[in-house]
Amino acid sequence: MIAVDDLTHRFGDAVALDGVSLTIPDGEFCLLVGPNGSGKTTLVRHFNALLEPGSGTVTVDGTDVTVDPLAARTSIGMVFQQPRDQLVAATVGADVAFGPENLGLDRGEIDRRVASALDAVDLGGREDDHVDALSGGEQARVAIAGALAMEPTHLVLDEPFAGLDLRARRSLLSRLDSLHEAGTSIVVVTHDLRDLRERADRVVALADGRVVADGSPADLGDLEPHGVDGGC
Ligand SMILES: Nc1ncnc2c1ncn2[C@@H]1O[C@H](COP(=O)(O)OP(=O)(O)OP(=O)(O)O)[C@@H](O)[C@H]1O
Repeated sequence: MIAVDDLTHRFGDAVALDGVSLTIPDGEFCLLVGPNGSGKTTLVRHFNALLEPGSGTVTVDGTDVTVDPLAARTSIGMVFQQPRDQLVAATVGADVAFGPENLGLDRGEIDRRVASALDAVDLGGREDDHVDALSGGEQARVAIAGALAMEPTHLVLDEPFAGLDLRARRSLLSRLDSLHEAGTSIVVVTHDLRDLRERADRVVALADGRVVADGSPADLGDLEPHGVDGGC
């Protein structure tokens, strides 16, 4: 479970998060929506202790993320909007294997995870490709595969479909379905609700650093006329 309690974050004088409280239970498929600058990315960066709270706390499975950031980063797989920044190795296979190798898994298990994660993003068999020779969309898919290969209990994807072609999009949606079915909690930060609305258990909307709506996707019909940018 990811639990955010009264979280506030400032960048200088600007308040990016203003008293956000939110609990994401295990196994939930949650969409995080809201206009540009509403605080979505700032919020999810706190899940992995990549930012220091001004006030408030974030706990993952009961542990404060600032006390044990490594535990949070192992439990929560995260893919950000600038995926190239997340790639650490020269080739696709080495990059996706990097996280599982750090978990100390044996070679057979690492190879299985890499192959499975690359299949999920429609890059099966591309282990030897150089990451710098890939398109931006392909690099985004490698970053997603890297998070999938960690087999985290929670997966957070920030605008994962930006730059993905239809085939890769379908492939990733299908993997999200199987992960959700297997009990992984999934948080998708998105402006693009296509194909996601019907999959989600819940939609949380932020505006000006606050939670302004929190409910089932069916409630979205009520949200959109009030200007919460769901991107439909
Ligand atoms: N590193 C930073 N330094 C200064 N201000 C920042 C920084 N990162 C974010 N902000 C500000 O914090 C606020 C929230 O930004 P954030 O990126 O979390 O919003 P967002 O909802 O993810 O936006 P988008 O949909 O455009 O990605 C914005 O006003 C933004 O300008």
